[in-house]
Amino acid sequence: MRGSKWGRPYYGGGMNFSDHQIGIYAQGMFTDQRPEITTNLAKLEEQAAATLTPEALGYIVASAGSGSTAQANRDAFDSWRIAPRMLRSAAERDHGATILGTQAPAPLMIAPVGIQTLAHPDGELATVRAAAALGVPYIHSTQASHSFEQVAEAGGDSPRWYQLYWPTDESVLLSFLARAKDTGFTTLVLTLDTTLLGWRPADLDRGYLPFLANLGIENYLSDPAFQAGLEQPVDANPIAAAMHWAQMFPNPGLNWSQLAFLRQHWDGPIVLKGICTVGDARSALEHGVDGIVVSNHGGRQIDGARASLDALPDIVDAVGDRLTVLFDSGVRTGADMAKALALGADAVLLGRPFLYGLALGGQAGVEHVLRCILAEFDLVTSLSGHTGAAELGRESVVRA
Ligand SMILES: Cc1cc2nc3c(=O)[nH]c(=O)nc-3n(C[C@H](O)[C@H](O)[C@H](O)COP(=O)(O)O)c2cc1C
Ligand SMILES: O=C(O)C(=O)c1ccccc1
Repeated sequence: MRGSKWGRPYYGGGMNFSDHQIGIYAQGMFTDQRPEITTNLAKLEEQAAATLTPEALGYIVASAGSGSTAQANRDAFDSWRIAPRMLRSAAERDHGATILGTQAPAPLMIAPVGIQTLAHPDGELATVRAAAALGVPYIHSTQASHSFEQVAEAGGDSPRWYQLYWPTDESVLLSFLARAKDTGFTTLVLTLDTTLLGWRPADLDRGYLPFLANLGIENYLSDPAFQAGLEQPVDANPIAAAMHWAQMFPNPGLNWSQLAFLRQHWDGPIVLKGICTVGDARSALEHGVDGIVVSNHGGRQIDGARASLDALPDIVDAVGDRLTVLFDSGVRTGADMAKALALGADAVLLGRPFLYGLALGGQAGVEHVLRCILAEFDLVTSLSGHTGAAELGRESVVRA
């Protein structure tokens, strides 16, 4: 990737993604200090599990019901194999991507994840700083433990999108949109698949709902429109504040006709997250949105839903030439990222793996995970004969 425009900003001194690998070897050889966090991305969960409380672990790792959809997400990745091509001059590489006007060093973004203080006290602030250090776009969850304003301050002028959970209180909705815009979040991601929380036995068996301890509702608690609906200030009655949130979060009545309202009140790109069928992808197109995220929420919502990766190729065939198609659910490694891109995703959202990095090392831990995945992606794509992410296509993979 000599001369790559993306090389310098991410590692300083002209280092490139795969130089990270050399750096890790050098660390071990010359200082006898091996990385404290594993480079085996598939093993991160195991390592992180040891640092988390049972409640946090249950909330983060566990999925809906029996976990069959989370498992299906992984099985779907294993059902595709990379078909490497040789002798194709891959010395100069550029994985740079522009995703709905947002520039990124590679087609990778940080998925919106709520309550990141469950993983580490610095929560979203550590994550957005890590994302900023590498130029990876960050998506701020409505259910974050830090507010729009705090995340914007920590992230500086780094690329940031906002993920909306549509509250049933319209004044709060409008206030969220205004605050997101004022604090520099450029694209709106509306999540469709979590109008109600899924059936999650790991939390139910513990009677664990973090929001009741006012965790993960900082955007609300800091919101003037939300506060106006409380009889007492948040500090005077935190439980009443949590209950007020619990009344406006569930929104199973949400429907396609409401998207026009969003368009009226948001002037940037709009992306719908949680699309799993060709029919809904076509509806998204008809309703004039700019992009979709093919996702089953990491298997956390409908136990028994199909694997997100299995839904991807048909959706790309149906709308990929007219909509930006993003993907998540089950991505664990740089090779997984390559497979999803080969099957037509324009970019991939990273979910649980960055949270494991956060749990293991705060900002440095998230940076480690991002560097590892980007380095592995660079190695896998170049070793298989590609000079950039944009060259990946259906011919790059075969059914196992
Ligand atoms: C702990 C946790 C919290 C999440 N919170 C949100 C959220 O607030 N908003 C959202 O749209 N998706 C949320 N997600 C889903 C992620 O954005 C993403 O779809 C999912 O993690 C992808 O699956 P993966 O973890 O298997 O990669 C959450 C996921 C996890 C693990
Ligand atoms: O846990 C989740 O997956 C999620 O999306 C969520 C929903 C509501 C509050 C916090 C997180």
